[in-house]
Parts: sequence; structure tokens; C-alpha cells
Amino acid sequence: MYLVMGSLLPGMTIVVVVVSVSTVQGSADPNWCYWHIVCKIYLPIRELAARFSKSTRNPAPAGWLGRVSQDRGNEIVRIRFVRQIAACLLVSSIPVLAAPAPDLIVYGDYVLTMDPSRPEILDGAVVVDDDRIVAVGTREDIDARFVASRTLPGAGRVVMPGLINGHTHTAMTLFRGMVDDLDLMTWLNQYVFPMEGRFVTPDFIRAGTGLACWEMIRGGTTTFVDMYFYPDEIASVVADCGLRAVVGAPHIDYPSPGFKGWDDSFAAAEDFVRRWQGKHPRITPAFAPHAPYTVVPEHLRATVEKAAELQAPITMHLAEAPAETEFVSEHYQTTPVQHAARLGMFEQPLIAAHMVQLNAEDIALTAQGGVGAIHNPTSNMKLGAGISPVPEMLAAGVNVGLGTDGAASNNDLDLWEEIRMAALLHKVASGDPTALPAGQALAMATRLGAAAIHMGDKVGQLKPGLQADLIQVAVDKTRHQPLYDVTSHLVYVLDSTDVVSTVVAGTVLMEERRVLSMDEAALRKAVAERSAEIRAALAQQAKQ
Ligand SMILES: CSC[C@H]1O[C@@H](n2cnc3c(O)ncnc32)[C@H](O)[C@@H]1O
Ligand SMILES: [Zn+2]
Repeated sequence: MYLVMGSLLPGMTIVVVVVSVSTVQGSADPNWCYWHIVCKIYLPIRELAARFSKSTRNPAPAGWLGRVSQDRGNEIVRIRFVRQIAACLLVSSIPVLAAPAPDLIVYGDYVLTMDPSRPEILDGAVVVDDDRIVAVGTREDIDARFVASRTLPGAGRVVMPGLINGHTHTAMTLFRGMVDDLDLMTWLNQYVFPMEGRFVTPDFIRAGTGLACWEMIRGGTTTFVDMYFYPDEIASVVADCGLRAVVGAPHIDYPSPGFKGWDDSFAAAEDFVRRWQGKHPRITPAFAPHAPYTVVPEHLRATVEKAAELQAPITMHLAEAPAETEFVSEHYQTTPVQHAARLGMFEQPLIAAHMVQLNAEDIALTAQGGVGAIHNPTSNMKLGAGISPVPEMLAAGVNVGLGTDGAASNNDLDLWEEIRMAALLHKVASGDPTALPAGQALAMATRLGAAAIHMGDKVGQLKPGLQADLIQVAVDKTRHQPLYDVTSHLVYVLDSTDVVSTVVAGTVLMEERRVLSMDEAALRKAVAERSAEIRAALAQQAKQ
């Protein structure tokens, strides 16, 4: 089989490269084969040809070739070009004739792909080059085909996709444990909003988001959806620490940190989305209107229109608690879900957080609209919001993911807890122990979660072509013994301290539990400074 690639460069230079695919070792894997040929053979030749065509069209500047004439100069360039192509073909054929050299191979006694067509591989490996997965297979198969410059050993470990936190407010880590055991509206209106007004600044966001990212890297979360203030600061922390995020720019009708109300917060959200779209491969900017009880219908319509114009996703709290249902019923004579659908919100990629208060019609509308629903079991239980109809949504075909919500209502960002809570909660709620089985709960944190945040073509499974976002989890500790079923252990036995390595877009962010991409001491110092102010304010309040 031959692969023919060609380009017409400016100046009418035609580059045609013909490669015999059958000579490439590992050609059984078409993704790898295509990638190798394009990156290692075609692109370098095209690059050289482009340089050649440019230098022959634009005569060399005086002095560039010393005292040789222009004709002689072009001849030298031509000879160099031919030599460079020969060298390029020779160099690129070395790994072809030997074994290809990807950047990283991650091994595991078990590879849990979350890909329904090949769910589990015993004694396997995942091959990563640059930011992508290029092959997944048994150790024997992978070792016969690849030699990587870096490996992560896999004895006693599971390799699986990184976890996806579909709804959080990262910088609220600095409000962890500030106030507990209240219902949503009391918690928000009497404590959280006033404290945010006093303390949330760009410095607060950098420290709080940094703390959250550190906790997520340690716990095996590789992608999260955030909605919090000063999204530029959030995006910059994400870019630096190596995680992947949908960063929602918040807008709300009331005064909020940095804003007077709707007009300025909505304008800033649009500006943020415009500036971050296509800017960073790991950051997706989004619109984040707060909730149906804090944003009036005409403003939600404006969000939808702007999101449609900019082709950006929307994330919003929806159908969270009984108070919201009462508010929407009283003001708009419908349910929160039907209110959002009527405003056109389901026509855009929507990530709807909480989704607790739904009737059968709401579930059907959610499925029809392709809305991603994010289940936040711990936060919903703690705020007494109710129990989301997750098994019913899944049965209707809704992509349901998992989220922690902020650390002020959880009080951590540990997705393993959410997986287990979800698996247990729905058994209690229905009185049916077969409800939300372990495999489904795990899928909600990976494959289904990725689909719920509209990134199913990028992350959430281990398969060639997807982003290399993966984790290794230890299953060999004494408290893990005996092990008969990996999925059962991941859901009902393991916790976040069992995560050994975290890889995002091919970069190892944590190895052997050491976070490589963040400075823990500097982070702790910043957190201590910011939390000292909050502690003093709480002490003052307690005296009054
Ligand atoms: C404008 S988005 C950020 C805004 O949302 C607040 N928040 C945090 N958790 C919840 C929740 O569960 N329901 C509603 N609002 C929540 C956060 O404190 C920010 O003010
Ligand atoms: Zn929330």
C-alpha cells in the first residue's frame, strides 16, 4: 500500500511524497502509521521545499552567499536541498526500519480503556506521542513495536483515563469548611456571596485555583469545568499547572467580585471567550450564567445568542434545589428545565450542573436537547437539595457526568468520593441494589463525563487519536487484597491517595505521587496568606 501526499507551494513548486506503508513496522495500526509518515517524513520534506522555493524566488541578499553569483547561489541552495531531503529520508527511515520512538509508554497490570469495544487489557500499555495516544495494547504487542524515551512502570497498577470533574468552583478551596450544614439559599445569600464580595480578588483566585489544581492532579482528575470569578487568572493557572479545563466566565444580574451587575459581567464574559478561543489547546472558554434565579430570561437569551455567535459552550446551575423550583414556578409558571429549554439554552452545547429537580418531561427534554447533566452527589446531599434522577436520565440516553461542586459545599475535590457516593446514593434512593452499578458510576467520571461536557471526541477513553490524559492507580497495597474485579475495586475500595501518576496531553504532571508541575511550598505560602484574612474575619464575626 502506498500513501501519496502532495502540496502546491507558492511559486508553483509541487511537493509529492510517496511512501510505501507496507515497509513501516507497526503498520497494523493505521493511526500510528499515518501519524509517523506525516510527522516524520512528509512535513519535514514540505518544510525544506518551502524554504527552497522561497530562496529561489527571492534572490539571496547581498553578502548572504559571500561573493558567489546569484545563479551559483541558487545552485548551492538546490544541492543543499537535495542533500537535506536525502538526509531527511535516511533519518526518518531509521525508526521505520527499527522500532518507532514515541515519547512515553505507560504500563499497567490492567488497562481499563473505558472504550466499550475493548474495555480491559491484562498486562497492557498505552503509547503516547506528543499530546496523543498512538496505541493501546498488551505489553507484548506494544514492546514488540515501540521503544519509548520514557516509561512509567505498571506492576500492581491500573492505567485508565483521567477523571473528569464536570462542575466545580476551583478557588472556593479557600472557603473550605468556612460554613457547613445549611440549605442552598441560606448558605449562598447569608454566607458565601458576602464573603466573596469581601475576599475574592485576582490573588485569591490564583491561590485558591492553584490549591484546587494541586488537589486534582494528586487525585487523578485531568479535566474540570470551572465557573468562578476572574477567569483569566483561572486560565493562567491551568495553563501553568498542565491540567485541562473548560473555564466558564461568570455573569449574574447582581453585584459580584469585579462587577456591578449584568452589563459589565456579561461584556467581560464575551471578551474572555473571544480572547481564549483557540488560544490554548487545553483551555476551552465558556459562558457561565449563574442560575435561573439570579439571571432574568432576557439575559439568558442574550447568553444563548452570544454563545451561538461564538460557537462556545454554556455551563449553568440548573434545577438544583426546591427553592429554585419554587422560584421558577412562581415567576415563570414552569420547571427550571423547561424554562431553560424555552429560552433556547438546549440549542447550544450546555453543561447543566446539579439537575436534581426534574420530572419525566424534563428528563425527555434534556435527552432530546443533548444537554450534558452533571451529578454532584456530595454537594446535593450536604445542602439538602435532593436526589438527582440519575438512573432515569441515563436510561433516557442523557450523558451524565460527575462533579464535586466547590470545596465550600463538598468539602474537597475528590472525584473518587463522588463515584462511590453516586453508586451508593441511587441504591438507597430506589431501594434497588442493582441501580447505578460500579461500571456505570466509573463511566460517569470518564467516558460519559467527557460526553457530558461535549469533549467525548477528545478525552474520557484510552484509544488511539484521543488526547493522552490518563492516570495510573495502585491496586497492590495490603488494604486492596484480594483483587478479583478491578472495576469493583476502583469504585468501592480505592481512594484518591491510590493515584500514582497523572498525565495530561502527554505531559507527566505527577509521578510516583510527586507533583512535577507545581511548587507545593509556594502554593502553601500563598494559601496561608489568603486564609489568614478569612480566619480573622470569621473570628471577628464570631465575637459579634
Ligand atoms: C457565577 S458562578 C459562581 C457563583 O456560584 C456560586 N455557587 C457555588 N456553588 C453553588 C451552588 O451549588 N449553587 C449555586 N451557586 C453556587 C459561587 O459561590 C459563586 O458565587
Ligand atoms: Zn456550583
